[in-house]
Parts: sequence; C-alpha cells; structure tokens
Amino acid sequence: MNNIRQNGEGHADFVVVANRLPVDLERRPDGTTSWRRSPGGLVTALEPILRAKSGAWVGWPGVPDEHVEHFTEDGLALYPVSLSSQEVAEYYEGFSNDTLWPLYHDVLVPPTYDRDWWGSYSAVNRRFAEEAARCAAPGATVWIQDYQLQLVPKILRELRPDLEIGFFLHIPFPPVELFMQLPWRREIIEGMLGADLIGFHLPGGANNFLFLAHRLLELETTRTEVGSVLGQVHTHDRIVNIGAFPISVDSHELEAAAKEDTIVARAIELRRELGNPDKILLGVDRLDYTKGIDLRLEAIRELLDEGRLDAEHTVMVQLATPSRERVQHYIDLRGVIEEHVGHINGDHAQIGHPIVHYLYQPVSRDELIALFVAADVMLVTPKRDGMNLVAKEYVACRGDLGGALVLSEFTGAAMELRQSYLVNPHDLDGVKNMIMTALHQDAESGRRRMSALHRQVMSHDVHRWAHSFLTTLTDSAANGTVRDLTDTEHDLAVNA
Ligand SMILES: Nc1ncnc2c1ncn2[C@@H]1O[C@H](COP(=O)(O)OP(=O)(O)O)[C@@H](O)[C@H]1O
Ligand SMILES: O=P(O)(O)OC[C@H]1O[C@H](O[C@H]2O[C@H](CO)[C@@H](O)[C@H](O)[C@H]2O)[C@H](O)[C@@H](O)[C@@H]1O
Repeated sequence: MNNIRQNGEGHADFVVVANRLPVDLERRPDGTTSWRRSPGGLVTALEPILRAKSGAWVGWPGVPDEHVEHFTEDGLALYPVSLSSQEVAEYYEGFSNDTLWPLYHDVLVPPTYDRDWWGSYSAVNRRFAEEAARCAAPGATVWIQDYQLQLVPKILRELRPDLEIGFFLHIPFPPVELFMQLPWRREIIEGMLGADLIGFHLPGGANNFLFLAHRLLELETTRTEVGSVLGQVHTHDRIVNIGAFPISVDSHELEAAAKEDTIVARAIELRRELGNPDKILLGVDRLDYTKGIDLRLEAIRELLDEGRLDAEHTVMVQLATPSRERVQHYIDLRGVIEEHVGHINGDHAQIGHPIVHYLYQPVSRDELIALFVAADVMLVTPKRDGMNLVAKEYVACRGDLGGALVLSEFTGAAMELRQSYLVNPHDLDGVKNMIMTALHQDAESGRRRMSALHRQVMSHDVHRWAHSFLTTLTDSAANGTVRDLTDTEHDLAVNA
C-alpha cells in the first residue's frame, strides 16, 4: 500500500463513488491486515473502467471502525470512507439492505421502515459527498453508484456546483405503486435529481423514475428518445437526463482467459474431480434471496425424485458467496439452501459422489472461469435482478459455442440474451422442463443459440457501457443535446 499524498487532494479528474471500495480490508487473527477483492457485480464492472481512466475511487473499506488514509492499491487510487459499527448496522445492513433492497426487488421480503436507519443513511451519504468533494479536481467528472448513495448527487452539487455529476442505479427501480411505500420518497428522488444524468439498466426503470418525478414532485418531464436517453426532468434550474444503459462485463478479457491452456486444462481436471459426469450444472451467486438459488435446487430435487434427472451421471456445482451475513433474511436463506443440498445428497448421492457440490465461499477468478468452461448448463434463476453479470460472464467464456444458459426472465440480462433458455422462476414446472430441454439440446441448435448470445456479449462489453454513459453525461452537463454513437464511433473511442 503506497500513500498517494504526492497526487494531493482535489486533483482527480474522474471519481467513482460507491458504497464499497473494490477491495475489502481483512483483519487477521494475529492483528495484521490485508486487502481482498470485494464481492458483487458493481466492483467487477467498474474496476477495469477506473483502471483505464486512472481515476479515484471513494468507498467504504468493508469493515466497521477502520480509519484508513487514502492509498493506492494495485494501481488504483482509493479514498476510504469509514463507518462506525452502528452505521454499518443502520445505513448498510439496515436502510440499504433491509429497506431499499427488498423494496426495489419487488418486495420479495417485507421492507423495514425505521426512522433511525434513515437518519444514519442521510448522515453517511453526506460523508461520502464530502469525501468526493475533497478529492475531485475543478470541473471533474464524478460518477456516483447505486441505491446506497441516492442522496449524494444533491449534496455534492451543493458543495461543488462545478462538477459533472452522474448517477447510476445497479438494481431495478420499482414501479410507483411500490416506491410510494417509502416514507422518505421525496428526499430520495430529490437526491438523485442532483445529477446531470441518471442511468438505469433498463428502459423500465428509467420510465418508472420519470413517472415518479412528475407524480411526486410535480416536475415537468419530457420524453425524448435520443441515444440511450429516454426523457428529461425539468427542475427549477436545470434539466436532468434520464436513460437506460445496460451494464456488461469485460467480454474480451474473459473470452481470452477462457482459451488459455491452463484454464482449459483446469476445466478438464475439474470434470475429472467431479467424477467425469455426463452433465455438469452450475450456479454462481451471492447468497441472496433475489437470486433464486432455493428454487433451482427445488427444481433439481424434484427432477431427481421423479427419476427424470440421472443421479449417476449428473452433477451440480453451486457457488454461493457470503453476503450481508447479519441480515436475518440472509441468515434464514442460508439455512434453507443448506437444507435443500442436504436433502438432495442424502436421498440421491453415493459415497464419494455427491450430486450437489456446494461452496459457501468465493473462488478465484481463474477457478471461476474454468468452471464456466466446464459447465454444460448454467443456471441463472433470480426472482429479480438488476442485470446479473454471471450470465454474461458465462456467455463471454463460451467462445467455443458449447454450453447452455437457463436464464430468468426477471433479470436485466434477459432483455439482451434472448436466445438463452428463458424461464419464469415462479413457475417451478416450467423451470424443470427448461432445465431438461437445456440438458438435452441437440449440439447444432445449442451452437446456434450460443453463437447469437456470444455475439451480443462480445459487442456490448463493459467499456462500451461506461463510454456510452460518460459521453452522455458530458453532453448532459453541458446542457447540450445527447446523441447515439455509432458502433464505429464506440470502437474508436473505446480503443483510443
Ligand atoms: N463464489 C464466487 N466466487 C467468485 N466470484 C463470484 C462468486 N459468486 C459471484 N461471483 C462474482 O460476483 C459477481 C456477481 O455479479 P452479479 O451477477 O451482477 O450479481 P450481484 O452484483 O448482485 O452479486 C460476478 O462478477 C461473479 O463472477
Ligand atoms: O456490496 P454488497 O452488499 O456485498 O453487494 C454486492 C453488490 O450487489 C449488487 O449488485 C448489483 O450490481 C450488478 C452490476 O450492475 C448487477 O448485475 C446486479 O444485478 C446487482 O444486484 C449491488 O447493487 C451492489 O451495490 C453491491 O456492491
């Protein structure tokens, strides 16, 4: 860790502000510390962007009560924002992940509305805004990320009106009927409107926001379909552009990695270690009730019970990264999942040959890519998901055009990955049938499907996503007209 004081504060031309830093601080039992990659797709997507632009990243180091000076880690300039234990409980686990997260994900579990949590959320948002205001150079571009920081755009604009401010929401933005439950609904919308450009993954989220701004704040809104911008909100002194920008992965990097000899060899070795089954099914998720891990295990269990799935020649690998482990719904879900795994293996496994290999831990990038290469069927079955980068990672890694993707219609990714085996996760029989169809697809139609998916993911990568958002942001901040870039312009700009 090198101190970066030599760059000085207030000198970053490009600043990402996100709840988490891309690395989490780890305290070992002997008191020493180290940094390890943070979980989740937001970090996966933004890390290569920040690296390419040599910017600064403002975020929480992932553990409470740690005061860390700004530093560079692996070439990234990081500005830690510290949170007390109480703030972690109220702002992060509470308001962010037990109020907003369930409210924005179709109320899959009931959101908790707690006034103390709101107070903490407001205070922490101010702290993030102040840190961003300190490290941004005059006229810099500041890109604020996600539901944990929806008040930051407004506070930051008050502190630093010279900045170009973008906001991107990584999770679904709910319809008005649900959003109106929130006691602090006005403050949230006003907070986001501090940005010059507000981005969502899908047009649905952008339209929900436009409707709310009009209904709740009685602001004039206009519809304009120019490039990725779908409409504008007219505040008393500014125009805020609202658009849809579906995030993606570093497709070329993943495709190349998947072809490396060591990865291909590891994929073969993995299959051997799993007992050389005919078919490998794979699930990779944070352990979250939105991801539908429970329902996919239920589907597998019924298929085995009914004898439709061959217990001798089929193996499932389920990776589940620990997530929000002190929030009760997550604790409960872990129990449910582990019960399912126990039942399946208890009823159908043989000594030395479990059916479900379940790891409640993150694995290395290389191991993950090798698993993608080895998997015959990738199961992505969320009940609701903003995008789901795992689906795109799998497709990017299948340049060999092998494999099959079973994908929930309730993911953002389903909008683009139309040639996958689409399922309604609430229809268990439909999920079971689609798993069987994917397992038994004929080789040629499988290749055709994967070829179309692969083309889509290769031509719409994370660099294109960031470039599209940031170009539109610059136009928006200048109050200029926004426009769509052609594919050639995208390629030139991204490769410049
Ligand atoms: N067990 C795991 N080990 C390593 N990486 C994981 C694991 N589980 C998930 N990931 C990574 O975390 C990211 C998850 O992103 P995404 O699917 O968009 O969902 P979310 O951000 O909600 O967790 C992906 O980059 C995926 O590869
Ligand atoms: O930081 P955590 O509480 O551990 O959670 C991890 C991240 O989860 C969410 O990811 C979302 O962003 C992905 C990329 O846009 C998207 O593909 C996925 O559908 C979303 O769920 C969350 O939004 C992030 O803020 C968290 O860092």
